[in-house]
Amino acid sequence: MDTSLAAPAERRTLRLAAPVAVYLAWLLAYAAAQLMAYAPHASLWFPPAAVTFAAVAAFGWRRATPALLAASATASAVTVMGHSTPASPAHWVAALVLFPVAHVMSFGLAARFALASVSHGPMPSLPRTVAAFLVGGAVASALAAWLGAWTMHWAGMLDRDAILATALPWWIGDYAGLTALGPLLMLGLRRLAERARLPLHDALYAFDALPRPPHTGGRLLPKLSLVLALALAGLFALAAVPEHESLLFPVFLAIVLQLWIAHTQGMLESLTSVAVISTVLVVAVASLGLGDHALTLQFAMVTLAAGSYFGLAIPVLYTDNSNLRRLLTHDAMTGACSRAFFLELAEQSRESALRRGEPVAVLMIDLDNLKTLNDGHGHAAGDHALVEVADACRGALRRGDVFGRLGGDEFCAVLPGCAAAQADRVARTIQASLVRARVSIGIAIDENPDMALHAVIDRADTALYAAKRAGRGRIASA
Ligand SMILES: Nc1nc2c(ncn2[C@@H]2O[C@H](COP(=O)(O)OP(=O)(O)OP(=O)(O)O)[C@@H](O)[C@H]2O)c(=O)[nH]1
Repeated sequence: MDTSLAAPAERRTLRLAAPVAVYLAWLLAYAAAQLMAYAPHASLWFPPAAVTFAAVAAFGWRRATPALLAASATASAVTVMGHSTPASPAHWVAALVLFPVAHVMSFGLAARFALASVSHGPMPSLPRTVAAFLVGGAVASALAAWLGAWTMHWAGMLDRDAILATALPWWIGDYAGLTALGPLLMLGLRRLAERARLPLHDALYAFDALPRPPHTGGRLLPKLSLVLALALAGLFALAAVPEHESLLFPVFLAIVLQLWIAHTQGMLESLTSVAVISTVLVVAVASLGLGDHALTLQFAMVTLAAGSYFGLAIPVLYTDNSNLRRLLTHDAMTGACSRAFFLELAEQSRESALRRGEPVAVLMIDLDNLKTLNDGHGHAAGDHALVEVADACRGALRRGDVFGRLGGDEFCAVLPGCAAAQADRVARTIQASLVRARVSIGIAIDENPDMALHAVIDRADTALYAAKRAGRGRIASA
């Protein structure tokens, strides 16, 4: 539903629902992490990191923090109560204050860092934001894991010698969860914030207008199914013959194929496929008991996410490049070739026609009384007239003819293989198809390879001025 259509009562409900949604999403993500644990304090991934990142990015610190702290404190309290030994006051301080603060602060900072990266340069850059997300996320995960492990030690839950051994898998699991799900969750929570009309950070809109890849090669589902089938084939094969880790190769192949999705689908589809593949991977690893290969699979998941996010930038660059090239070679308003590009194309096309012994017609087309039109009806009316002339010319020309705007209200067309009678017909067609504008046209026929193109254009120009002097709206030949 469009945000503007959300009724005030619905918006109020959504505003109240937003923190509840964050709280529940965090706890759900925590439960998912517990299910995927392959060793004490080590999960294949830790999706709450992604929820915290996404909530702070979408709702801001003030709105997101209470729900996130509450969810994190709830989860830690349940864990503390589940311990066989009675919990000490230090346990409770760690569970209710230190763990939640360390977690929310770390991933909240990562979110703010990623958003700040968007407006850092002269214009938003997807690769820069992806790099900020990946680097900021790695630092945030390390901070969360290191502070978490020290908190456990301070509360008497962990020996000092075990801090590093606990913090390292903690770090990697947090990072895997963040990279796999963070960006997609951020889009989802942003949608909720929009519908509730919460004030949103401008950076959240920066990449909305990214062009979709021009040749979208089919639908997401068949591609995603193929990628998942490959990944699962690798995992099942390894479960059947655990001593051959090289059987994981199809999983890596699936990651390479995911780049195909990133290059041919839009951003939402790519983020979705990263999330789906990662989720299927962790569920399969947990159910097949492949925890011994956790590190390899976490590496695969992080590579999958990082490759896909950077991969998204490539179709955008292609499109930007072709837009830039078009701006350089074409007049933006009329779509005719720009002067330099026109002369280059016209020269090539004329040379090959003359080499074949064919004549080349050059038409100079000039809008009549544009100055009067501008002065009387404004520049926009003049612009419309110029566009009408360009459209009429294009409509009368064939494939292989070259058409450009030489400047102001002056257009030129070079028609290879076109003799005088046919050039005259083309000129009449142009004039006849104009409704509001009127043009004068000068024609020169070029059959002499020793003459330079600009000399032929000068002849057509002289004919054009003869047509103007004769009263405008006419056609004259050199
Ligand atoms: N609206 C508009 N006017 C333009 C554009 N480029 C040039 N002009 C105006 O076009 C006018 C051209 O003036 P002239 O060369 O005297 O031509 P004209 O008024 O069409 O008179 P004739 O060609 O003699 O019929 C100038 O006033 C320019 O300012 C443009 O892109 N848009």
